[in-house]
Amino acid sequence: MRPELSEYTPIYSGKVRELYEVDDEHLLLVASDRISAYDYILDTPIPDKGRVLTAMSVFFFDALGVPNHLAGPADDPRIPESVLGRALITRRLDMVPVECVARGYLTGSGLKEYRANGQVCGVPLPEGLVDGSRIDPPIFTPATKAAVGDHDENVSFERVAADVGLDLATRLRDLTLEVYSSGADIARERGIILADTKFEFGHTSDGDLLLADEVLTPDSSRYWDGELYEPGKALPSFDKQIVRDWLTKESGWSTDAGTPPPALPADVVERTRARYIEAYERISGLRFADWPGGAA
Ligand SMILES: N#Cc1c(N)ncnc1-c1cnn(CCN2CCOCC2)c1
Repeated sequence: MRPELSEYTPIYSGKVRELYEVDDEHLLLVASDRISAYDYILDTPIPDKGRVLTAMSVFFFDALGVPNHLAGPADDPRIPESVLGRALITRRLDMVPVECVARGYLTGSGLKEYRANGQVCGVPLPEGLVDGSRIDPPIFTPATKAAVGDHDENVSFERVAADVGLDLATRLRDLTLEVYSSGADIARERGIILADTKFEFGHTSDGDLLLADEVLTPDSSRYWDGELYEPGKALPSFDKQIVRDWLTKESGWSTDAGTPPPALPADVVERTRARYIEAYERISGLRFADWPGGAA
């Protein structure tokens, strides 16, 4: 008999995920079906989004073989039925307060910084780069964790070293670039570009540094369709572009409306759900139908 979610104490609620206390040593990391766009949490959920992104994290945790915070399988008996398939038991860690970002392509806030001063987080880049240019080898562009609702602030490696010490900053950088490169190679072989990603790490009570949070999901990474990629062209999001296009081109809403986006029509919801599943099945080579928590 599985416990009820109400038996666990909620300790953190983010835009699309929650964290609960299971016991002194373990947490329950829950991924919702909520989707965000243009800094809004949309009213309409995407069915199975939480399960797909949980399955993606588990695939990459297993494929990358990096010591991590997972403390049980996707069907662990401590996981309540109501969140089965979109929740994981993790070890409770002492989290390192750094958003560990790796960039293999120039876009977003990195592109904005580059256009202003030719570098990103203090890392100089060649002249002449454009939106979507490849950055090879990838670069470590950390950020400080922002309060819920705010944007993280890009910081230099030197600032991270000042905050957490040079040894740990160096380990964070090396691990971030190693894990990103390995994951991006896996995805690229399957036609999906992981343009950038954000990792979080934490320490065990023994002082071991573990990879935590979610890993290489479409919520923590930019997913691009490898078949459409070309530098200099605004690159659509593999998973969110259907929603973005409907909101800005068909719904009558606009990003400067000052009002929350409207509810999504059923076909946009279903096409978006299908994109998440497609990304998972292409990258993992597994069937989403085999993932726990599906409709009985
Ligand atoms: N993972 C993890 C983890 C852990 N294994 N041990 C202790 N604390 C955390 C933790 C606490 N906050 N965050 C930020 C990321 N949150 C994740 C949940 O959803 C909201 C965002 C991570």
